[in-house]
This record gives sequence, C-alpha cells and structure tokens, in this order.
Amino acid sequence: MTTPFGTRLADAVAARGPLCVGLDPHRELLLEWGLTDDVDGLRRFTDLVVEALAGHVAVLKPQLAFYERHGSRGMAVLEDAVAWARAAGALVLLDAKRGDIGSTMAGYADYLRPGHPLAVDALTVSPYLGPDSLEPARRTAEQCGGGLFVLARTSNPDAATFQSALVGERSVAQTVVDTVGRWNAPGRLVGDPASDPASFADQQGRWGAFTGSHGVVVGATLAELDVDLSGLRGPVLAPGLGAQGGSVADLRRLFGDRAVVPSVSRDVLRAGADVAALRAAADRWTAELTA
Ligand SMILES: O=C(O)c1cc(=O)[nH]c(=O)n1[C@@H]1O[C@H](COP(=O)(O)O)[C@@H](O)[C@H]1O
Repeated sequence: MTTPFGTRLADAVAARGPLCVGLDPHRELLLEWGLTDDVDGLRRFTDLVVEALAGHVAVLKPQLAFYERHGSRGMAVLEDAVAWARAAGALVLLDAKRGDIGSTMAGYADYLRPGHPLAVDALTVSPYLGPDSLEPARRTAEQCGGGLFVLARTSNPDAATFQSALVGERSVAQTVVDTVGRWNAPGRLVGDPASDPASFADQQGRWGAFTGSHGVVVGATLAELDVDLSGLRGPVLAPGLGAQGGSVADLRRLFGDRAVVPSVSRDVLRAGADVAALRAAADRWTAELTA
C-alpha cells in the first residue's frame, strides 16, 4: 500500500523544507519570460520549473486553469511534466479547486488514482456544495494514499463574505476545518498513536509521523486567524506570500509552529527562464522559512 500522503509530506518537509511552489503560467508571465503564449511557451515554462525545482522543494502545485486554457495539448504538457516531476521525487498538488456531488466528485478525485493520465499526490477541492459532498473524494484519497486540501479561509480580499458567515454557531470556514479534522481523526491514521505519546502530540498540528493526509487552505494574508485549527491534525496550505502581500512574519504570527506548507507562485516565477535563478529564488524563501 502507498504510504499515506501526510507521512510522505512530512518526510519531504523534513528533507527539503516546507516550501510549495506554484506553477502559474498565465499569459503575462509567459511573455515576461520571453516565451509565446501558446503550447510551445507553456512546455518550455513547465520544463524549466520542473527541472529547477522537482525534488528541490517539498511540493509543486500546478494551477490547472493555465493548462486547460491551452486545450488538450496544454493538458498533455501537464501530464508529461507531472510524471517527470514525481519521478524526480516531487510531491505534486494539483490546484484544481474542484467540488461537485456524488459520482461527479468521484470523477474529479480520480486524479489521485495511480492509473490516471494525470495522477497526482494531492488535490485542492472546494466545499461549496457542502462538506459531505467531498466524501467520495475522501474515500478515493484514502484508498490511494492521496491528500486533499479543502478551501477554508482563502487569501483573496473578499473571502470572508462567505467563509466567515455563520452556520449555526460556527463560521463556514470553521465547519470546513472541523470536517477535515474528522477525516484526520486518530482511528483513520496509519499506526497506533495512542501507544506513542510523542507522535500523538504531532496530531495536534505539528509535523510528524502521524500528520494527517488532509489539509485546509488558509491564506497568509489574514489580518488575524479567525478559525480554530487545534483539531485539524493535518497540514495548512498557506498561499498569499509575496505577490499578495503575505510574509514569513505573517505565517509565524498566524500559525506558530503548526504544520504549514507555505505556497509561493509569482514571487519565485518572476526569477525568469533560468534554472539557477529559479532555484535561488526558491532557496531564499526556504532559508527564511526555516531560519
Ligand atoms: O489554493 C490555492 O493555491 C490558492 C488559495 C488561495 O486562497 N489563494 C491563492 O492565491 N491560491 C492560489 O495561489 C496562486 C497564486 O499565488 P501567488 O502568485 O503566489 O500569489 C494561484 O494559483 C491561486 O489560485
């Protein structure tokens, strides 16, 4: 059986630091890199980032939108790159932000199956259709040793409009966190944390052998942390660093020593079409994050 995603993620973070770099090849970025906004430019961009960073940072996070916009040939670029990146030791988190019901949700979750042409380690999902709508994805993830990151408190300025709205006494965001915390509950984790008090402590939210496979997305841009993450037992994906204004100081203020995967796209990619420069940009973030 595949090692659960949470364990593989904790190992990758221990080996390479916690940074996740997003592959966001939007039109302006391709042009800035001196590339064309077409499939050739997309392939060159993707190959350079994978060569620079697969196996160098903990996680690569391709943004599916920027591959879909080039049609089936764009998807082929991504399929090749993901297979290469995983073979080179990268964990790949597909940023798809999918959410639907029943068999449709199960169809999206097939990205986590090893036989899928675009098989990945983890997937971002949207809980907008209700927390139980994600259950088919959770089941697939459990079967395949994959991970899910559920949007809880996102980094965009108007995120609180929906996410801070109350459902009974809890906010929508808190309901999401509590759902994911149940997915990561001790009975569902591999091993027996009760026999190992030190590892049990890790379930409270720090990296460790029992890091849960499912996480939530909470932006590094929040003025204050308005969700209680103490029952999450899994990782937080924290986008919003650099281009959106978030800093490493914000991460420390918001999340302390909890298991966080800070995600940066533009602030690394602006290094341009140069393997060494991309690696240096990622290394600067890793150095600051692990200082
Ligand atoms: O799921 C995400 O990665 C994500 C969640 C969120 O709350 N905010 C957010 O910006 N992102 C993604 O992060 C990427 C932008 O990162 P930057 O270029 O570093 O700002 C895009 O692919 C967004 O979809």
